[in-house]
This record gives sequence, structure tokens and C-alpha cells, in this order.
Amino acid sequence: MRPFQSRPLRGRLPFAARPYGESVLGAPLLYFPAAAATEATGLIIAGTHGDETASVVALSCALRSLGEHPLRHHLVLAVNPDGCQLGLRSNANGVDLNRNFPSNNWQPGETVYRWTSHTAERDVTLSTGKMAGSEPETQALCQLIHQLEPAWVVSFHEPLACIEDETASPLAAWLAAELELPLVESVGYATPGSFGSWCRDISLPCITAELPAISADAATDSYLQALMSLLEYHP
Ligand SMILES: C[C@H](N)C(=O)N[C@H](CCC(=O)O)C(=O)O
Ligand SMILES: N[C@H](CCC[C@H](N)C(=O)O)C(=O)O
Ligand SMILES: [Zn+2]
Repeated sequence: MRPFQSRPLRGRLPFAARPYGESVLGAPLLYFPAAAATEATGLIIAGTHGDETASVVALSCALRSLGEHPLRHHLVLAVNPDGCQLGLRSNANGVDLNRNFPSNNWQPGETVYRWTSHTAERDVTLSTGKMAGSEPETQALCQLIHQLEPAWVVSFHEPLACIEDETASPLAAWLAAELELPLVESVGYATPGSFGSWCRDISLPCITAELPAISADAATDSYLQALMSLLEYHP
């Protein structure tokens, strides 16, 4: 496969991003729209957890490597720009956005995560939000999805090193093969109020791509072609 864009020209983003809302701290929430959306157009998102930035950087590199080639799928590089800027899993309100979606299984109170992938216990606490869908980043993404009506979503996280799809769809199997990661039906623990839970409620196919614990540099090195292929995916 390509690269389409020669490396000297990959420094800048090829398209202007479009705002779809504002974060808690007033940062624009940005997406790159597909050039000509059809029934097969999907949505790719990353940076829901602001401390999981290898996929944000590697997807940006893939976008820049495609150059001005029309974008086939919509792309959100950073669902949680405040978290990305501050190095937080949560948004600026201390809410784990992937426990804040207005899904039927949303739960009030605290949620926990692991300090690093070498920590056995999940003992770092965050909030799930004052109510389901309380956060501007969550609300704006839900609204964007209702507006765009994508056929599927691939949601990038780190560092569990798997492709999760409860339906084991052809796209998930393809992505698992491209990224050389195992295809699983579940990440193995409950995630009430997660994006995937909300997608299930609205019957929107959702695949979670969990990269391994990897630097942005290594992710770009290892996954550039696969991510370019995902941006261009057509069955
Ligand atoms: C190790 C990392 N800080 C972490 O918390 N990992 C997972 C969640 C991974 C993710 O949200 O994509 C955890 O075990 O809670
Ligand atoms: N590591 C992610 C897993 C997400 C699971 C996915 N199925 C979803 O619903 O978003 C988390 O703890 O938030
Ligand atoms: Zn995550």
C-alpha cells in the first residue's frame, strides 16, 4: 500500500477540523468529516482517556500520511482534549468519560482504574459524573453521532492489547488481523456508562481497539499502514 503523502509533507494536517462542541475548559471538540458520507461511512474516535495518547498521535500520523486524499470515515482524534492536555484519564471535572455515557447501565458514584499496566489492582478513583451524560464532551459526542449516523464506530484505547467486539464482526476481525492483536468478545471487566454500552443501547456497532502499552513513536512505527487502511476501510 501507499503512503500517499511523501514524508516531507506529512507535518501538517491535510484538512481543517470542524468543531462539534466545547470541553469543560473551553477547548474546541474537533472532528474531521468524511468527504462524501454514505451508508457505509464509519466513525473512528480516540483520546477518550487523555492519558492514552499513542493512538491519538498514530491516527494523526495516518491522516497526515494520506494527505489530501478524500477522507472515507469521520475521525475524532481527541474526545477528551482537556485530559490530553493535562495528562489525565478523566476530563477536567475528574469524570471518566467512558463511565459517563447515558447508557441504561450507567452507575452513579466512583469508578476505578489501574495506575499503570504493571499495577494489579484498580485503585485510582474517578467520578462517573453527576448524572448520566453530565459532561460536555460526552453530550457533544452523542449529539455528533446522532447527526452523522455512522454505520459503525471504532474506539481507540490503550493498553489492553486486544480488539473487542461482542459480535466478532468482519470489520473487527479485519482490524485484529491488521493490528496483529487478538479478537475478544469482552475486555473482561464491567464498564457501566461506557461508550460501547451506549452504542449497544442505540444498536450502533462498536469495536474497541485497545493498543498495547506503547509509545506514540512505536505506535506510529508499528501501526501506520494498518491505521491508514482503517481510515480507508471499505469491505
Ligand atoms: C494502565 C492504565 N492506566 C489503565 O487504567 N488501564 C485500564 C483501562 C484501559 C483503558 O481504559 O483503555 C484499566 O485496567 O483500568
Ligand atoms: N479499557 C476501556 C474498555 C472499554 C470497553 C468498551 N467495550 C466500551 O464500552 O467502551 C475502559 O475501561 O474504559
Ligand atoms: Zn481507555
